[in-house]
Amino acid sequence: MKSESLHRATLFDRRLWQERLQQSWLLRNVALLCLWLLVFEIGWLVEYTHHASVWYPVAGLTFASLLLLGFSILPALLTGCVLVTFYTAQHYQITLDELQLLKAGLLFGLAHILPYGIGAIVLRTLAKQGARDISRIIVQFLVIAAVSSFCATWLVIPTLVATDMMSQAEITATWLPFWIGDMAGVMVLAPFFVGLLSRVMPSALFRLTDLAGLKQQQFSSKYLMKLLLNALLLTFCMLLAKVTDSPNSAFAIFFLVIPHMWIACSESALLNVSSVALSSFLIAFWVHLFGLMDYVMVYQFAINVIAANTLFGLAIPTLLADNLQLRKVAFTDSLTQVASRDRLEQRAALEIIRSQQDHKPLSLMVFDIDYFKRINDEFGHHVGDQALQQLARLAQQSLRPADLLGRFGGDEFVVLLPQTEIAAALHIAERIIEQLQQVYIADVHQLTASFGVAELNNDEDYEQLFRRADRALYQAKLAGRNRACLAAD
Ligand SMILES: Nc1nc2c(ncn2[C@@H]2O[C@H](COP(=O)(O)OP(=O)(O)OP(=O)(O)O)[C@@H](O)[C@H]2O)c(=O)[nH]1
Repeated sequence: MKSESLHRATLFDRRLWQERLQQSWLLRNVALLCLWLLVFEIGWLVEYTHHASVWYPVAGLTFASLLLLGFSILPALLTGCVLVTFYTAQHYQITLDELQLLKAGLLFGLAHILPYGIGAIVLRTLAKQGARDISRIIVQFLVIAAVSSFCATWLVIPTLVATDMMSQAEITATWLPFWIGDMAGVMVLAPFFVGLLSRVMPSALFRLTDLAGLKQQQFSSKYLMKLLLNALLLTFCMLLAKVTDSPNSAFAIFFLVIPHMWIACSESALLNVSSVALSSFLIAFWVHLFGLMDYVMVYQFAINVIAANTLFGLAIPTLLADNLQLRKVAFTDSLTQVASRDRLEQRAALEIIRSQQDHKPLSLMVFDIDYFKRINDEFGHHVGDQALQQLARLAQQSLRPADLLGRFGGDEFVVLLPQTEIAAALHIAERIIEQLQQVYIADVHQLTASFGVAELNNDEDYEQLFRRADRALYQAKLAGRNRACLAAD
């Protein structure tokens, strides 16, 4: 029993596999070859004209693996190309001897790999220069996907003709669907394969984690629900095309942009590109099953448009996260973690309007540490900072969630107390003063603070209210400190 669970742990231990794949060049090539052949097989599902498929998924895998692993993966890719050449010859009943097929396979392999290899190097270089600007990398990727698939098309087709795998007459009808199919393979699936391969080979040449904001996110039931809705909409649109048998209804597939943008706005990068990969697979599967070959061009363009849209959508969570971070920085005092002066003023303006509209009291408390300069001078700024943090923490504990504690500047703090009369505000100030009696700086100096408390008068603004509370604080200082004074009306 014990050895069985040990065995299982070894078999599914991702870190162990990561190490093995990283250390063994052979294992890496064999694993990639198996995946490449499996993905190629899926592409056959949607072949609709000789040598052209709705989408050519291996192009995406070729690009992704060259991006992550460089030309060290060449043996796997070349072997894959040779094997599929043998397979294709059988499929199209091309009668070439084995040596001719081997030559055709190798030439096809080089023509297929070279443009994607160069595209991958260019993208890697550009990404290193501008890793903080994800939308720029996405544009660069889309352009590289279009150009490298175009070059691959115009290298592979003449190679197929030269090696008697394809007739000259087929070129005109084949090159466009060939190109769009390859481009769909790269645009739609390369991002997914990059995410997938990065999980098993994290220290590859191109790291997703180097790109700003592309954090991994856990798979959740919410994501699953979105995927399911997306799959249902996709199936409905394709069923519509089948039932009505009209090219117009095939265009309904563009509705998929909606759920994909929803996923793009709310989920992480990897979950996003996985959803596009899944949609493209489902489209290919239903095209095959429902016999929708007449509309494949519509589906081919739709897959590309949806993938490009979703990739741009990847920048949205990054922007939202940056925005949240900036708000946090702008609205929080970095030393004490209480509200910043800006946030305090914004909220005060709002609370004053509320208080005047609802005829509810609003009080303001201003307080500052006594002889803080001495603490700094005697114990150093670091201890002074700790005193500020301690006071902020202690004051926060005495307040309700609706109250807002903020740092006005230096050692001066402000508390906004909605729906609070001056007597209650004074009581809170006295409670804080009492609790401060237990706080000693460097175990010797007792921390004290003085408070000024004011209640909002009719037609008063924040400036006036603050000035009255600040004057009361000054009175508390004059009266001997370590106390609270009420503001005059
Ligand atoms: N450690 C630390 N000191 C600060 C910070 N901001 C301002 N100060 C210092 O806080 C002191 C403020 O002193 P004052 O409020 O003028 O006077 P005080 O010594 O507190 O005297 P009273 O307020 O009259 O009791 C100055 O010495 C500032 O340099 C800060 O973020 N950290």
